[in-house]
Amino acid sequence: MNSRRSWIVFAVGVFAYMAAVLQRSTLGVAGVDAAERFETSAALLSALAVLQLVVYAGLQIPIGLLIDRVGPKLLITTGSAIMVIGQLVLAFAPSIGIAIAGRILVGAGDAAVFISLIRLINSWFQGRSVPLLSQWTGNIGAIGQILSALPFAWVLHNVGWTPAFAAAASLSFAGFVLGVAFLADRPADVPEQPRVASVKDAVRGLGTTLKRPGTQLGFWSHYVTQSSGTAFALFWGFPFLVSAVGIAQGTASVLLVVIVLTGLVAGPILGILTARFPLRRSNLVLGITATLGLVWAAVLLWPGVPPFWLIVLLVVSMGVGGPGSLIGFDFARSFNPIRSLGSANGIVNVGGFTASFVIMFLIGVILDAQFDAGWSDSLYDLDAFRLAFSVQYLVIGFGVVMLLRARRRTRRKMEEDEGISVGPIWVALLRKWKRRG
Ligand SMILES: N[C@@H](Cc1c[nH]cn1)C(=O)NCC(=O)O
Repeated sequence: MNSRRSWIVFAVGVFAYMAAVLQRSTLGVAGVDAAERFETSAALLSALAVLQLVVYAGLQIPIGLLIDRVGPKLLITTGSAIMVIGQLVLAFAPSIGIAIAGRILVGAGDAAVFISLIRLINSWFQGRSVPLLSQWTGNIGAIGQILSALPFAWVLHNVGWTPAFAAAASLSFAGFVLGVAFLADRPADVPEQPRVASVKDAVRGLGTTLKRPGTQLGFWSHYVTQSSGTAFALFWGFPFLVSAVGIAQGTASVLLVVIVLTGLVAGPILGILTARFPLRRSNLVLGITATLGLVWAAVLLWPGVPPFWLIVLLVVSMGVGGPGSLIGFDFARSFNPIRSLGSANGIVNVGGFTASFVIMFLIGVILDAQFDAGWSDSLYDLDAFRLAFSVQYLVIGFGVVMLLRARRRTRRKMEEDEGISVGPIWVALLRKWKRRG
């Protein structure tokens, strides 16, 4: 563990994940071209993006179960291969029907990569390096989004649709080949952990994993932190920035890149804080969510067009949300045995993506409804976006309530099982301050 071989496994896994994020985010960049190529409406395209996320989220639990049964290597390589096929289908699709089939394959393959990699890290590394490396994984992988926003977009607009999607697919093909050659489920000198005997057994164990308050805490942590940034980066950010706020297309692309770059800075800091203060992880999650809520409120309530500095603040806060969501996997790790960690991670990962596609879909519905009712002059009007983006308060607010309930039950269980009592953070801070004084 923590050997040279571990780092090779880590590097190959992160590469495969980065390629997966590239495939995932290509359609957002190619939205306008797709609308022209397949002669479809914005609503159908947003439904297509949502469908891909639904497939991704819907497969998280089955894939989590499979990880516990067959190990993560097989899933990372198979997932990469399926994404290659999906992107090639899209590259040559003659009609929207075939394009949809391609995107379903991309969503399905993508679903297998991240949680398998998190599981792999838990086998190849130990101790405090696990939350840190999980952060590096999420944030280096997110560079895939930059690859789609810059080189992919360049090839798309200068060379064409088919070469752009085929070139993107070639990266996942490289991930597949490297994965077959270099990945292994665990170090050779570590005995195999007892695996569930069959998929049936794994399904039976799923109920227990789901019922654990710690798993639920992970789910809601992921749900509240990552959804805003995902809905923005994958779909609504670009039309909002360009059509509603009036920012130039090039600058808007840079702002979407800022979300990823912020994650690269915030991720390691959150990784250190998570490892250093394991009993305060939920406070980190709540702090990130509250900040997001405040910054969104300022943007949505700003009289007139929000100033550029506020938009920068918004993308930076969303950039912290992505790594914040990885704290959810740390809860899964702390409160589940290693043999069911794959399914626990799958459950956690459903959280953020469910909230993301609900938000993405509702934003589209609210924009359409306002336009159809004649309330907005154009589909992407600033005032129309104000109402549409407000839906996040309902979706994420619900998640915060559920998170607080899961946290209460997790703390009660910790007290019963381990005698560890965790009080409110302000009490702990006050006590510390008094001790100093
Ligand atoms: N929230 C992401 C990870 C992340 C880190 N920085 C930005 N995003 C997540 O949970 N991803 C899962 C996946 O499959 O990508």
